[in-house]
Amino acid sequence: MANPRVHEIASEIGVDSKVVLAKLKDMGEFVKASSSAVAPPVARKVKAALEADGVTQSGDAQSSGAAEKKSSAPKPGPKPPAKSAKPAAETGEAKPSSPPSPGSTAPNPGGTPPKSGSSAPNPGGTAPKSSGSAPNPGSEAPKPGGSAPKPGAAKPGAPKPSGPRPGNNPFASSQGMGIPRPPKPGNNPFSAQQGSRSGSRPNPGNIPRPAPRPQGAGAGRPGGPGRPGGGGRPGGGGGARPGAGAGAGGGFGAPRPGGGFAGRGRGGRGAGTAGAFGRGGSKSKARKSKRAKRAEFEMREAPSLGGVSIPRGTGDTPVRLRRGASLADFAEKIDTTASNLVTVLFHLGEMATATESLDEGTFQVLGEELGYKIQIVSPEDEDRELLEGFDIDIESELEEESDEQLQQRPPVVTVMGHVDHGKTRLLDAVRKANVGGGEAGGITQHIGAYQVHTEHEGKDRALTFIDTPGHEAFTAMRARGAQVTDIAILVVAADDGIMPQTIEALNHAQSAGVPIVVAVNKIDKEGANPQKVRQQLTEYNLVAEEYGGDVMFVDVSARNDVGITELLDAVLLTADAGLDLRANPDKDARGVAIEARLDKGRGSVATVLIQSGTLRVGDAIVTGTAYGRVRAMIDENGESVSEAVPSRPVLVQGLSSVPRAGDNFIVTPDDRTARQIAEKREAAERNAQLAKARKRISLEDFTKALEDGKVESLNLIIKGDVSGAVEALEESLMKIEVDDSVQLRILHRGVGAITASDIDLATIDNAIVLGFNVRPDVKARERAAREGIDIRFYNVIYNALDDIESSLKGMLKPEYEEVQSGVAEIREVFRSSKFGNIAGVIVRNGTITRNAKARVIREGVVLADGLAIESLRRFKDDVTEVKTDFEAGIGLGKFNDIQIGDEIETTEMVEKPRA
Ligand SMILES: Nc1nc2c(ncn2[C@@H]2O[C@H](COP(=O)(O)OP(=O)(O)OP(=O)(O)O)[C@@H](O)[C@H]2O)c(=O)[nH]1
Repeated sequence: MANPRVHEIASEIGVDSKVVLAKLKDMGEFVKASSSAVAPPVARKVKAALEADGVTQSGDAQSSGAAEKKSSAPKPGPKPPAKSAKPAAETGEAKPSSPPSPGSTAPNPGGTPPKSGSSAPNPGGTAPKSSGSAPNPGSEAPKPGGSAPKPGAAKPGAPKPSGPRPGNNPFASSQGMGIPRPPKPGNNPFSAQQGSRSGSRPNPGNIPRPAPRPQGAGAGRPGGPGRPGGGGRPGGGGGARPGAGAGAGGGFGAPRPGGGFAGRGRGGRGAGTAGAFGRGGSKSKARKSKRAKRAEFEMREAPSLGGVSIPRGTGDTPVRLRRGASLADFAEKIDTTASNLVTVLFHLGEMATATESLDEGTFQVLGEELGYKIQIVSPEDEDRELLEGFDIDIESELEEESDEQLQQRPPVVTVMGHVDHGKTRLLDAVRKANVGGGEAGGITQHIGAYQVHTEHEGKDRALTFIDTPGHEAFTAMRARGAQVTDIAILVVAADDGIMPQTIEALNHAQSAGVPIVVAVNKIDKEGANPQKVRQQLTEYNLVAEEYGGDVMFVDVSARNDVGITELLDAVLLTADAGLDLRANPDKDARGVAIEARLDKGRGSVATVLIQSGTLRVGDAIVTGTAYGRVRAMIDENGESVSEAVPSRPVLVQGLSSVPRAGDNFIVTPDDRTARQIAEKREAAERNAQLAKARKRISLEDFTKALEDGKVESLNLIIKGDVSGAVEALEESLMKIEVDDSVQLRILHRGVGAITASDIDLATIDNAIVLGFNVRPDVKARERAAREGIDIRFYNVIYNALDDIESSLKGMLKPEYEEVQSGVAEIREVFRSSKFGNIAGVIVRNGTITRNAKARVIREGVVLADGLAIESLRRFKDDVTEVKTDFEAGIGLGKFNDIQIGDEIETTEMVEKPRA
């Protein structure tokens, strides 16, 4: 099923989209808009939740939704709502040369942002001051709650705004970065609504619009210079002001539809006025306006950080992100833009692009700053959710199975124990003891697991043995979320007793909650002391039955096939006593891949262990990121089988690639689903890897890691082909002269290929691996790629020294010099009482970077130095840099003495290369 959209869900259950959106938000699922799609499980959840809430076709929801909608559509004719009875505030921006028809008002498709009170007067808008070159400039100040509006000079007698004015905010992302041209309404450098080509701008004063109730001075000044200022801008979040509207041809902004008024006084809406700094194009206006309104609403809601405003959480507002998510993903959940988050993160000292995968730590920092509790979805949950997206919910499937559906299945057994205690030999002995199997040739194929039969208490019983002995395989599978083992046989050689890996194995089994049967092996050997083994193991909570415990110990000789049947009996007794080994065979198969390889003739072959359901030839399956159709199945006897029931291991042919041991496998309704699941998993894995890879350290970024305090020393692991080379390299490395602030640590050195355990060590200790004439083995290479470990290969010692030395030198306190990074010419000055003057510039040279140090130069003389670029915007967006020939708006903080023609030069401190 395709992902349903919010509005589809809404109409399905007969409520307004907003209700669904709000519920989703409550559930921690931040969905942007009613057109956003949500995953089917989320859709189900929200439907269920709403139904549980008893929300049905609620009049409230409906009507408010309708109102919302209406407000976003252009309305004909003035129709001031109740609120409009408020005292006249400011005049709106009037757009000239528009026909006096109400219909000409720019529609305000964005509608009023929720909560903001559509008819609220322009918050905080400062009335524009006319600048010399801009006789009719718009007001600049922008933010709600900003400074009190001042009546514009061009509007004598206009009533003081009774409240803040919407829009007109140089910083509001709702507003395009535009350099206003002189006689222009809404002189807002950042207004998206304003084109900068003044020539084509309509004269605000000319806009005749129907004012619903022209009251207040200045209203109805036909042909007058209309109030500059963004009062009437669509981006303004509802600037309809009663009384502000001009009478016929009034120069004041008429109420705008979006502002809660029906009248649309806004005439020429700047069609074709898309200017260098503004976006006046008519076509996209509707959309822009909507976005603008939303952004402005957010702005009111949220304090600004780094010049951008982002909806804040309460501190524990949950946001669930998958591993390897990007800022864009986060932004979507909290209803902001990725570029805003990029800016905030930048202010927190981290650089990242919108789509780059970030690690959990980075999200935690960002989340904390913004008041969100970031929950990174675990791989298991992620996969569960992924499958739920395809209507596959293994857990509830299992829960719903009734006793009648469940049938007994054989226990799955893993053999563990210390090296050389006889695990392999014991598995062979069990295979040979397969008396009940009845197959002619007996077990002939190694497929990773096999099933044997034995007579137990007069009945033929089967047992499945995993043919890869040892707890490592067991744990590796567990690490992948697969628990296949029901019972562990702990092999202890009677002549050797408890050894380190015996303890390890029993710990692993116990931590997985798997019952243990102890096989005391090699009892045929001289010096064998089975009782001692029993005694020793009591210390590890494995108390033999004869000692009053509940663990079965069986003395065996794998070599002489002694005690094997007894061992199988003990396993079955233990299983029957404590485990409910039942499964439903009558459904699509679910299981785990326990071994897989690429076979020259047969392609990918994987042994899967069926855990429930029945697998049949022809089934569409997916296991991990491999998918396909079961072309053929072979059992451990080399026989073709057409179906496999629970606890049955079979070798499956037909997968697209080789899965990993421990990957879950499922039968899907069709091939397409299998492929889609595999592809989604692959993408999820890639993301997770990217996130990890970013975390690790490389020689290049070592300096930064050190500065950030992420590492304190350069940790190295050296592997070489001969011990002489390794020693020589280590010695020379230790001789590199570095100052006290930097440490070089050789964590490990050795001869031979770079192994997976070298990579593990590097992973744990953030080390870099140096290979001198050696390469990593396949496993190590794979792991290094996965963990993002930097491996360097050398065949000349000098080169290795050189690299390390340069990296270490980077760690030494760098020397900096000042270089000019960009020059911009001021083409306009926009005044804002709240933010000071904003320079509308064109970058003439280099790049202007946010946070760079700046100086202002007038006629070749440095007027001020050491200023900070406190805001840098292009159109409505905050940006981190603006390149040559692009226009931008620059805020220099408190420094306001700027004029047209001045230059802003930025400088950067650049590290001087060491001699
Ligand atoms: N005398 C005697 N020797 C045995 C017995 N079981 C295993 N051995 C021998 O012990 C040695 C190790 O046996 P394996 O089965 O390879 O032991 P393992 O635990 O699988 O060893 P690794 O695979 O290295 O962990 C072999 O030489 C076996 O022949 C037994 O019951 N009696």
